[in-house]
Amino acid sequence: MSELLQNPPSTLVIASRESRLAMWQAEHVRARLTLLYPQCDIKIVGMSTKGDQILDRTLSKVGGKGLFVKELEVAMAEGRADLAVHSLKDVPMELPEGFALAAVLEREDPRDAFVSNDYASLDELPAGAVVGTSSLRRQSLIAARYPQLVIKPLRGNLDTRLGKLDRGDYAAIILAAAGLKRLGLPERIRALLDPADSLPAAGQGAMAIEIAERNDGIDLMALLAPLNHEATAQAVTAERKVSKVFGGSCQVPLAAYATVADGQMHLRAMVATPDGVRMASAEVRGAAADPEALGEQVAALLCEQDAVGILSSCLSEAAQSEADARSATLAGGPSGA
Ligand SMILES: NCc1[nH]cc(CCC(=O)O)c1CC(=O)O
Repeated sequence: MSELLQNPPSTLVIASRESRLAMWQAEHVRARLTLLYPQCDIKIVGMSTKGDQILDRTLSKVGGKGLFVKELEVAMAEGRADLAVHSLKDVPMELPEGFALAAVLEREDPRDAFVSNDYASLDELPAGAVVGTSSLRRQSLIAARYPQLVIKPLRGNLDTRLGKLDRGDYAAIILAAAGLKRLGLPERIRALLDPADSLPAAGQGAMAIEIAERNDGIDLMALLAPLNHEATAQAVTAERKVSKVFGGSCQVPLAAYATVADGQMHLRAMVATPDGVRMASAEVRGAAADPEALGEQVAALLCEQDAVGILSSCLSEAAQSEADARSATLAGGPSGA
C-alpha cells in the first residue's frame, strides 16, 4: 500500500454526477479518504451532465462517453472541484490535456446482469420477448445467441431503467451487476451472465478518480495513491488499450475483459456487428506488469480476424441510419420528436 500524504489539504471537493449510483460512488470515495485523512473536510458537489440530460437518443448517436465527464472536468479546471469520481466505463479512452486518472479502485463484479420480473434467465424468454439495452455490445451478444428475441433501446440512470422494466415496457433488461450491487439492489439480479457468453465492456465494474493538473503544490496524485488497486488498474489499462486501438468509441460493439492473478493477466476481447452476425474474439495471457502490450497483442489477433472490416461496417451502418433519419425529416416524414 502506498504511503499517506503527510500534508493533506484542509478541504477537498469531489465532483459527481447526480444519479444515485454516481452519488453512492462519490460517497464511497469520501468515506475512504476520510478514514485516511480524518483532518480533511471533504464535500461532494453533484452536477448534471449532457449524458444525463439527453435521454431520447442512444449515446452512440449523440457523441458517446465524454458526455458523462465533461461538466465535471470543467468544474475541476475552474477550481470548483478537486477530483471527480467516475464509473470507469464512462470515461473516454483519451483524457483532455491537463487531466489524469489518479486512482482506479478495486473492481466490483464486472459481469452483466439479467433483470426481469417474470423470467429467470435469457434462456427462458419466449420468442419475440422484448429485451432492453442500449449497449451495442450487449445487443450484438444477445442477437448472436438469441436471434428470436427483440432488442429495444433503454436509456436513463439505473432507477429510470428499472422503472421502465417494472412498468412493463420490457420482458427483461440487461444491466451491469456492479451498479445494482452498489445501490443495494442485488435481489434484482435474476442471473449473472457468464463472461464467456457476455464479455464485459472495458472498465465495467471499476471506479476511477480523475484529477486536473494544478500548480498550488498540492499533490493529489500522492494523496489518492493509497486508493489505487494495482491488479484492477493493470486489468483496466489493458482493456482500455484494446478499446483505444479500435477508436475508443461506444459506437461499435466492443468488449474487453482482463483478470489478474499472481502477476499474470488473462485478457479477452471481442468486436462484432450490432446484429451479432460477424464477430471476432481473441485472448492472450502474459505479465500483468505490461498491460498495454497485452492490449496491443489481443487487438492484433482481432485484426487477423478482420476486426477492422467488422467495425467499419458498423460505422457505415450507423452513418447510414443517421442519413436515413435526416432524409425522412426533410421529406416531411414522421419526426422523431
Ligand atoms: N453506461 C452506464 C453505466 N456506467 C457504469 C454502469 C454500471 C457500473 C459500472 O460498470 O461500474 C452503468 C450502467 C450499466 O451499464 O448498466
